[in-house]
Amino acid sequence: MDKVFIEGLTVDAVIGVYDWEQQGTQPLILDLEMAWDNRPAAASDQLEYALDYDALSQAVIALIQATPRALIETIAEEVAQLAIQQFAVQQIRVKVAKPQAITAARQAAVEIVRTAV
Ligand SMILES: Nc1nc2c(c(=O)[nH]1)N=C([C@H](O)[C@@H](O)CO)CN2
Repeated sequence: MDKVFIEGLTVDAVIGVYDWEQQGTQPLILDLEMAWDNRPAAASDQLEYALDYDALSQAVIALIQATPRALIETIAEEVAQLAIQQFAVQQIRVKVAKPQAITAARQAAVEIVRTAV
């Protein structure tokens, strides 16, 4: 299957399990890898047959910024379900990285893979 990627999508979010984390925003960095048949879009040169990565990115940003959350796992799951339910993605790999999570590490991250049922 073909793929569509969104890499390094940086979103300022209220995220974290500690009280101080709920007082402000910090960046999350998302990498999305989505199964999509790119042949209809290529054959027609029409956006309507493509997985619109711009529209999907805007929807992901709006979703993340809509409400505070504790865990980056929650973000990953909700982003996967958004792509499947609102953009008809059949399979998605979502990685959510939190660069400010661990002082001594470049970042902490989770990754999930979800398939439409
Ligand atoms: N698996 C996870 N572990 C932790 C998370 C998380 O979202 N998933 N979050 C935290 C804290 O919010 C941390 O990032 C603060 O530095 C701890 N562990």
